[in-house]
Amino acid sequence: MEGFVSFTTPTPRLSFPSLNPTPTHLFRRSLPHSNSVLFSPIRSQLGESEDGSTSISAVKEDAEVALKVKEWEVGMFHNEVAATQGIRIRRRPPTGPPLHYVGPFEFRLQNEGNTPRNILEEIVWHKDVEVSQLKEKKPLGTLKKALDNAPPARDFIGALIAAHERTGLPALIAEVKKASPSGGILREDFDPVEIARAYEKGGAACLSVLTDEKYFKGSFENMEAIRSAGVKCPLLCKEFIIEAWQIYYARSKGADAILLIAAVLPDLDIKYMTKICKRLGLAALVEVHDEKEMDRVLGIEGIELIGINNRNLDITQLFTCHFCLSTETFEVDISNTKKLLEGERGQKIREKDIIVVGESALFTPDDIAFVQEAGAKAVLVGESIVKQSDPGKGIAGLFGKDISL
Ligand SMILES: O=C(O)c1ccccc1NCC(=O)[C@H](O)[C@H](O)COP(=O)(O)O
Repeated sequence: MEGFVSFTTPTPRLSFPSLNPTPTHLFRRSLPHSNSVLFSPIRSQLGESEDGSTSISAVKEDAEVALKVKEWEVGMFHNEVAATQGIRIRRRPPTGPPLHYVGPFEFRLQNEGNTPRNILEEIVWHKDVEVSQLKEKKPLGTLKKALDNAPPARDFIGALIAAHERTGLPALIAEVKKASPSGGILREDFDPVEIARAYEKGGAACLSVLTDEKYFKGSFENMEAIRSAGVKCPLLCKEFIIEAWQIYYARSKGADAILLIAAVLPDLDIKYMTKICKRLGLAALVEVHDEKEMDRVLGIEGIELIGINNRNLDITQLFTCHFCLSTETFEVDISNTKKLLEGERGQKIREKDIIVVGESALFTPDDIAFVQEAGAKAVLVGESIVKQSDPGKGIAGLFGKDISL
């Protein structure tokens, strides 16, 4: 479908970082087959008159355009660095954003380059736009000042160790999750504070709060509400972090830990972001899914917490995602946790005293025993407990006993 252009009725604008106004030279370069009908209206948006002369406001806009082009090019460079580390997730669509606006019209351009390869890539592309908009509203300087008023960071890792020592079982990070691309709506009567309280009462060591709105129906308001309701369990901000700015944002909203996904972030980002976390008193849960990601992460100094996700987000087949256009299988396999902890990797993890969290698709006491046997000292569980009428009792069902005692 290379070069296909359609346009639809106006929708709320999500301005891509490189767009609005669109850098025309880049647009030409990146969309060689696109319909030339687009160029003329965009040029007039940039302030260029028909005879090619430029107004003062156009000069100012040109500077903005130059800046945005720079940002875009950094994004493109990022894709290349990531690819050298075997990262398949691209930060931005390599041939330009899929949506363009001319006046009130939204143009949807479809070609191979701007179609996400899988759900994770789709989420990342959307997040990139979302974060650039949020950053404009709250630049880093403002955010850093807001940190003074944030509730203090609590010891996430300490809480996991204490729970593991107390019960002899993997410590539970219970996920406050209304929906997911794989499961759709998991719970209709979703009251985040009520669920968080039930988890705490049921023996959870920490909570994971989804803050992504589009794909998980979560929010930062949920996290703030849980924190200000007096829930004592430390909170993991379950977000798709692609920029350091988001770490400051999460902290300003009361997070005690954040998630860094190795499938998305190059090593340098993980190193840099881990350092920021340390400075802010946050724990960083670094998530891996395969051996390659595990080896990369084990090569980074200072990692204390590694999550092994049993859900493969890199497969593109058959199954329809609930909140996006991708067709996906959300393959889950808990033996992934075991596979990644065998042999030298497991040895290295023990030597480095890293805590491993088994993530996703854990439903029964046997599943918990399986990942514990493999070496996980903690588990991250959402769907199987959030779906229960009493999520606190769901925890006892999951572990086969009351772990609150
Ligand atoms: O859960 C999904 O469908 C999903 C899709 C795309 C990216 C991430 C996704 N899940 C994030 C998670 O890692 C889980 O929420 C977490 O591990 C809990 O999993 P579960 O117990 O299976 O709800």
